[in-house]
Amino acid sequence: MNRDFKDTKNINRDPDLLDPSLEVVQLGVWRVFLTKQASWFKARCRRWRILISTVKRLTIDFYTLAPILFPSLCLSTLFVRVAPVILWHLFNRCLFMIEIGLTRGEFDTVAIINAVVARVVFAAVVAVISYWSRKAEFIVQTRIIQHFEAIVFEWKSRVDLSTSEAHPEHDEEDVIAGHDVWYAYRDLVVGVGRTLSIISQLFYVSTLTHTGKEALIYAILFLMRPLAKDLLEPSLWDRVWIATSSEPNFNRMASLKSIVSEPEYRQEINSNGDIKEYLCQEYLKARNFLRDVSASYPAAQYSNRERVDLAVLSELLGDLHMFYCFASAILNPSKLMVSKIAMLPRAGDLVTTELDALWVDLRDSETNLASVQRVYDLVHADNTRKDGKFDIPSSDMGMSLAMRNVSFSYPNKKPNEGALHDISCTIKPGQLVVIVGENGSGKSTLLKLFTRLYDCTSGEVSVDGTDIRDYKFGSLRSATAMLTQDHRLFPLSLSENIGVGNPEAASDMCLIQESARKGGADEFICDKLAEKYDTVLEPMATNLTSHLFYTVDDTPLNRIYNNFGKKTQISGGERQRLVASRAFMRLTTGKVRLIVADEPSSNLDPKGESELFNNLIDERQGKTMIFVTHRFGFLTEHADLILCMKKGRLVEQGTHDELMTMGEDGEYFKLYDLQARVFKSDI
Ligand SMILES: Nc1ncnc2c1ncn2[C@@H]1O[C@H](COP(=O)(O)OP(=O)(O)OP(=O)(O)O)[C@@H](O)[C@H]1O
Repeated sequence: MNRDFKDTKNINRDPDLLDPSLEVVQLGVWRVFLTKQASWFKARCRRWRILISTVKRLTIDFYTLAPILFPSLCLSTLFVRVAPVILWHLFNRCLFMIEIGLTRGEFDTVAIINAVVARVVFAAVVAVISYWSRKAEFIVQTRIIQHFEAIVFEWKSRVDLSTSEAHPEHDEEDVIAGHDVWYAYRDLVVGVGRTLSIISQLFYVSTLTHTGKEALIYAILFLMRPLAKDLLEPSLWDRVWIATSSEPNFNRMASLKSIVSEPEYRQEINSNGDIKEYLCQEYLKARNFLRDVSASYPAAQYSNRERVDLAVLSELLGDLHMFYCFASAILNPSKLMVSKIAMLPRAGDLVTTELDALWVDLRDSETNLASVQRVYDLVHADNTRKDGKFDIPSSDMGMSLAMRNVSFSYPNKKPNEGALHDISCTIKPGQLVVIVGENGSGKSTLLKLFTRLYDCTSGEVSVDGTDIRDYKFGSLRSATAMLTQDHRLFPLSLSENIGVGNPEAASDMCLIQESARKGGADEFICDKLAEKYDTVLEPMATNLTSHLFYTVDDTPLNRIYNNFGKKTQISGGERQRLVASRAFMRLTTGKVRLIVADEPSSNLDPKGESELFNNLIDERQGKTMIFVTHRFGFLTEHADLILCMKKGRLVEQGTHDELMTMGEDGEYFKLYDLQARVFKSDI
């Protein structure tokens, strides 16, 4: 197949996305969707009104964390910002005295020495306060970052599965980090410091001018360029937007890049002889079609759209104060003082530079504060599913479960793309239930509703005769043990990975080893792994950081690097045994009344599978068990109830013998018969 990705003209024509409330701009590969903004000024005021409450809240939090250090740090930061103007003023005082001395032919030596000493002493004070400020900043910064990281940690640990699927942005790695909170505040304090510095510069300018009116003219002229810059230059920085690339060549390049960059594809590339050449060719082909279409950050490309005449105008506005200064010197030569003529334009440059920087600070702190605001909103946000009020009744019998006319569609799908349709069934306490059906028929989804990982869209799921939504999540979780093929291992030691099944006994090695034996993991942990139960399979790479490390070969650094964060590879079946061990650990709580297992043996060898099932069946006393399986055999033949699913519907239910009597018309019969023909000896 020769599929070429042609040029970029006919892209981005999806009419669904063209809402009248949006402005759409194409910037290089990016199609940018902007919310329309009625007025720049109004929008900014509205945003700041909201952000002020965030600032208040942050101030209180920071003050609580460092009641003495934080206010002192704010004051010292402000002082350090204003200090250059005072230093400059003290320097200019010396300069004036020297100029006056030159004019009069006589120097006031004492006054000059006093002025020089004042400047030196003040410079020393500034240095000491800056030094202290830097030290204090580290302490305050560390406390703030740790505090907010803990808040975000707690919040992320609370987000449940259905909420995270309905709001995938919650799972973003960079939703907010403690650093953002710190930078939001630091930018703000620096912004206030800059404002004070500008005010003090303007005040100082007034001392260089002859009248208040003249000082005002200078102040206005100084402000011209920064204001013009913000109003005339196109900017995306203070707009709300998202950008997507539907540029096929750019997207293809990104996919190809990920194939060669990510370790998970490495084996595939290496084991397929000519794929490397194919990938390179395809990459070059896509790049040639893309030509000079830029992939730079949209906001940077947008600023590039500025008009040349406005750019020149904005630059010339910056020189207005200089022209005014020279003109007034020529018009009033009697008031001429060379040092003042030299200082006024310099003061103007300082003010405009500070104003430019202030604009950037404000914009940055607006963005950062908006993220902080989001954290404050999110940490108090409830999960999409409400918690119930009751505890699961403790009993020495398994749970009874029922579904009445249950339909369900996943939160990230449209309502008409339902995963389950009108399911009704009853499971009696202590029954062994097996769910069968072809891929995608809704078996796992059924388990997720029985364990309330999701709430049904309509109908009712009940546990022991009560609506499942009336029970507390904590109580429901304690009474359930879930075992699936895609359970993840945590980046913690193996003993902890098993121990978390029963958090109250997470360090009880006897229970952990016993559970590992039942799950079939003890043998390989003790025989194959050097650190046995202390092994961490995939230590977090973030605990290692380096600088310019790639520039050195074969040094002692390499040995440290290579020994750090080494992954321990184990097989898929061994992983499944660890997950099963965690489920057995869970059973040691004595509270479990329901075990659900979703293909827990898909990676196990026949011996491992039969041991796992036997050990689970041994635990059957006082528990209801529901298994999802594709393998017909021991489980289906001994099940009290088989639920047979097809395309999201429960098409048959009964025991193996009952369902087999339906003959060739029955769905269960067909599945059983097909497998019997493929694996004759297994069934
Ligand atoms: N998290 C999810 N978000 C959206 N749709 C999902 C999700 N999980 C499953 N589905 C969809 O719901 C339907 C039922 O999936 P389910 O996993 O329950 O099937 P299954 O019978 O367990 O399949 P298999 O035998 O392949 O494991 C499928 O169409 C699937 O694509």
